[in-house]
Amino acid sequence: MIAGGTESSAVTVEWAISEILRRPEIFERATQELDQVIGQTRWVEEKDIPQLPYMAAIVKETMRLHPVAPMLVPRQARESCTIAGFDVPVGTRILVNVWTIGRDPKIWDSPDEFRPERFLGSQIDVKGQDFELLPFGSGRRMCPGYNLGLRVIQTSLANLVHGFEWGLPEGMKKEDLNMEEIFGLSTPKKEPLVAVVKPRLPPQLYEHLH
Ligand code: HEM
Repeated sequence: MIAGGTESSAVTVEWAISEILRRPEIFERATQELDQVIGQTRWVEEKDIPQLPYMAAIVKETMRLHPVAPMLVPRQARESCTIAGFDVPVGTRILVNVWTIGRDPKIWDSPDEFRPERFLGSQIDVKGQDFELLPFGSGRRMCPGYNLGLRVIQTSLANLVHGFEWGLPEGMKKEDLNMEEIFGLSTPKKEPLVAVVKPRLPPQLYEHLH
């Protein structure tokens, strides 16, 4: 299901772009950060990621609202135990609903709002230690590819924002972007994102992309 992680990374980047297309001020702030840190004469590289905290916050916020594996991978209790007052007999199959945790109003302010700022200056990370945000799961069966996955997502999203001006197809308003999910073992967009892009860096930077 999660095999390879290419699909998970692509789905996450698609969600991120869709979310920020609905919020031009977030797009603008991300672009400003990139212009400041990277400049307009080169692409973003993996080593730039630590210098792009706003981009990292956008990725966390995307993974909070759109975790690729909304129920992680099922677990089975190897012994009877009690969790939060519930008796769990041996052999019980357990799903951890990280989708709901990510939208829990007891944990998050305005949980349905896409607000990357909530992660600026916050210690909450996606590495399995903070139970309010578990897009890669946690514990012994946590995603072993999380580091790679994160880097791929951050670098590709940063380059897509940095390298292109984004717009919606003629006649479409940002409110019209369909944000419905297909809810199952993974959560892709129900309607794929359709957008119009134009290069925003010097033309020679695009030559080797052909
Ligand atoms: C956006 C990128 C990715 C996301 C969101 C993601 C998410 C996840 C999640 C939620 C799990 C289940 C963890 C749990 O139940 O605690 C998982 C398991 C796994 N992931 Fe990923 N993953 C990503 C990328 C990758 C990559 C790049 C690789 C490999 C190179 C990978 C390999 C695996 C494997 C092998 C497992 C099964 C681990 C086990 O059951 O012991 N994933 N992933």
